[in-house]
Amino acid sequence: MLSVTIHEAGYNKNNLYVRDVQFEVNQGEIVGLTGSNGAGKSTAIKTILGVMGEFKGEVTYPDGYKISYIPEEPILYEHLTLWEHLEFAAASHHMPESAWKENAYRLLETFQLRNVTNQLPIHFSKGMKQKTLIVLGAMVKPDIYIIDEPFIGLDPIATKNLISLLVSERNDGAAILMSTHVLDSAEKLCDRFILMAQGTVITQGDMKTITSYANKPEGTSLLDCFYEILESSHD
Ligand SMILES: Nc1ncnc2c1ncn2[C@@H]1O[C@H](COP(=O)(O)OP(=O)(O)OP(=O)(O)O)[C@@H](O)[C@H]1O
Repeated sequence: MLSVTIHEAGYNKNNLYVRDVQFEVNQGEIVGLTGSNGAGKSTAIKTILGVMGEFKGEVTYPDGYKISYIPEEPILYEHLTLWEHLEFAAASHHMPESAWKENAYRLLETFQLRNVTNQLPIHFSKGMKQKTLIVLGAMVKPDIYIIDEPFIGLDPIATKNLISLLVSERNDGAAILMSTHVLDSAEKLCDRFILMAQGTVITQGDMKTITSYANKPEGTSLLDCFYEILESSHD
């Protein structure tokens, strides 16, 4: 469904940091993009979104598919209320109110934002802003989710609700690519993992593949596997 080939990409010609990245995210699948600070995850995500200055490669997905991007740093309009943000997101996907309103109400309820729809999200707390972005992304029922660090700033209840939302969206057939450092949540949630370091993919696959790549016994946590892989890649 989403097919990504990055031969090279970066912020400018002199810093083509991300290279030789190839992966797919299929329908009904959650793929976790992981790696240390500066590994190139956000650069890879921005490349997929088509906003990187320099890019050689190919990103494809079926025509007409809806994509939602949920960024790490909430991007919100200063003068729009929460409800106006929802209307704007729907309008940008040419969706009539009947196609999104019910879903939006359900999401606002889940993420405890129902009582603040007339307020300006720019003045919300960090977590409330993050939840606003999640509601905006999910209300249009996208075919593909691209999510950068969704768990940072969320309280435990919101984290649990986000996990349930993503599982339900996956079960409904969405393809979900999610970058995260929160490996315990990633391990529970993701069907496959892509481990990046220094701008490229070190290994990718399901838990079994990652465990065997790390030379660890079955049942080893994702964190311990990645620690082992990254440590030995320095040798
Ligand atoms: N706005 C920018 N302009 C120029 N270079 C950047 C910019 N943002 C990141 N970089 C560089 O791109 C490289 C990869 O960074 P990137 O943000 O993709 O890593 P990341 O894996 O998302 O890290 P983190 O986990 O810390 O968010 C780093 O060397 C970084 O210095």
